[in-house]
Amino acid sequence: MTLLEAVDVTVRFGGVTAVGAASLAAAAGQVTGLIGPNGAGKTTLFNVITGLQRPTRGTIRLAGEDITGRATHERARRGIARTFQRLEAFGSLTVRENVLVAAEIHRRHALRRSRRQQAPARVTDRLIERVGLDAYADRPADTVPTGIARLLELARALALDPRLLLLDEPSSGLSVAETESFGDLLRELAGEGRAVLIVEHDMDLIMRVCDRVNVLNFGAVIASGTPAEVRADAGVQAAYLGTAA
Ligand SMILES: Nc1ncnc2c1ncn2[C@@H]1O[C@H](COP(=O)(O)OP(=O)(O)OP(=O)(O)O)[C@@H](O)[C@H]1O
Repeated sequence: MTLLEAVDVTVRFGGVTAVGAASLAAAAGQVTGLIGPNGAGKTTLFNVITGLQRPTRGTIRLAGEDITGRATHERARRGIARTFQRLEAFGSLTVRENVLVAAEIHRRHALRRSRRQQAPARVTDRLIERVGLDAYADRPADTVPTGIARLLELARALALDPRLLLLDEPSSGLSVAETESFGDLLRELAGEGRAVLIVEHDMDLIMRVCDRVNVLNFGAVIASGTPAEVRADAGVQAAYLGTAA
């Protein structure tokens, strides 16, 4: 089922068209990739989906509902969570405390409170283990390596139990082994019925975990398809993969 639809999204900053009539979809139960050269408009499109950037034109729909005019916190309450390229954790709090804050916020603001919802401390412990943060749980967030801080961002986003998870370059700073288990985790998250939309420069990871991939170039979607289809596309080769992979 299609959960997210971005339809004909255009964003202009003065004379610069950062995103030009771009459309893409992300389905529940799938990992969808968004790739493209630097400056292609990937982060701007993420910002439009989460409500940080108002589009010049276009529509964002979540489960069929037009959320284009909704504020960021309203979208979060509808099940959208994201991580940022720039790290956003509270530096002086420990890794565990950072996740706990997110779990507490979710508990307070979730639109529908399920009877099975677990206590924030329990949710936190489970996520720390699941994302692989055990060894760092008691360290202040600003003392952990960048890759680990990105996993912390992911744990904080998961504390919101999102239907749609947006990840902006989540694997940068991870070792090869960490990237491998990170990819497995993404597949698991999709297996739980979530829609995962990922911006990533690591092509091996994208090709391994994505069900579908969208390629942005100068703000336009130049290809969408399975990883194999996108990899074989001559336009994509010329614009991106020929130099990046
Ligand atoms: N607030 C802004 N004001 C003016 N121009 C902007 C603004 N934000 C982004 N841009 C421009 O819009 C274009 C798209 O930028 P964006 O950051 O979305 O690309 P990106 O694909 O995420 O790049 P990267 O891979 O380097 O993160 C770029 O030309 C950028 O300079």
